[in-house]
Amino acid sequence: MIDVQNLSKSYGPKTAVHDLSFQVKPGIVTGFLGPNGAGKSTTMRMIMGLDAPTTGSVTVNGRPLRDHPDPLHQIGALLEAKAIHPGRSAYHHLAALAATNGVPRARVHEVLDLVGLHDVARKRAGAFSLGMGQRLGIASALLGDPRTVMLDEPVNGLDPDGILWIRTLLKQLAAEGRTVFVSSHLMSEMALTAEHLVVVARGRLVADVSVDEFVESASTATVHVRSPEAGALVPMLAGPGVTITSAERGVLDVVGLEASAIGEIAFRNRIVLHELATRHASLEEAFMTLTKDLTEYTTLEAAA
Ligand SMILES: Nc1ncnc2c1ncn2[C@@H]1O[C@H](COP(=O)(O)OP(=O)(O)OP(=O)(O)O)[C@@H](O)[C@H]1O
Repeated sequence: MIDVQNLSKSYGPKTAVHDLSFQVKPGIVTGFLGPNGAGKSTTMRMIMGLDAPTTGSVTVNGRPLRDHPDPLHQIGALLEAKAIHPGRSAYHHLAALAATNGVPRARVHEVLDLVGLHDVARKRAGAFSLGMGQRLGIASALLGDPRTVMLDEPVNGLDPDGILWIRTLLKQLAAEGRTVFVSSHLMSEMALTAEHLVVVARGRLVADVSVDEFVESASTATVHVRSPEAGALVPMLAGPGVTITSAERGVLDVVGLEASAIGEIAFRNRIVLHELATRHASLEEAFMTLTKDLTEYTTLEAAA
């Protein structure tokens, strides 16, 4: 469990995180979503105690991380591609980490198996591909058998196989009862991986919802209508809650009325339709609308 309370972080005049509060619960994957520069990495660094909050507080499994006697067992994190000595093998890197943190040597073999690096464990890490480096970073994060796992943009730069692997691993870790918190700037990726979403933009909380709720509430349907008599149709469709736009002659995009209702109105008024199609906004579009609104709000507030 991660509990973030009224967290803010300023770097001089720049506010990277503003009064952020949310909880990350065990047993599910929670996605931490926001455009570049939204404050995700800053928040994750504060959760790890690597950066001090300007105001607010964070606990991991009930206490600030520094108050736990066994931090590596409480949380394992992959924050950015870590600099690993290129001449050192994956095995030696993990063995050194285990030795300095009181983790038994046997656990090194377990995590190497878990991330699929066992066969290349004795090779120099300098020769690793991006995907292998990411797997080694995740092995390091899992070394202490942590109750909470936190990964910052783990799929960045990975091929489809690597992405699928991370997705499956995160779900498995959550199914084991762990708290799993993973950041991304891609809504589509989070929709496939996470069950819950914490969405931030400009350092502020925009949404704290289940993926299902987000998909349902955010994806408004637009009905695309093509008719040689589109102009005559407009006043018949207009009404409270209905928005009609026209990108080209003979074409209407209608929000607020179902396709069936539009079809019936056209039929009753003997208007010919050449096309009548419902289109749902993609998740990515819904996410951009949500975060764009906040950007505008923030600008207005700053101007006031
Ligand atoms: N050490 C720092 N000094 C000054 N500004 C910083 C520092 N760290 C972060 N920032 C600023 O704070 C804001 C949030 O950055 P952060 O890296 O947390 O965002 P992010 O959501 O993780 O984005 P990205 O995916 O691009 O890393 C950005 O405007 C960034 O420039």
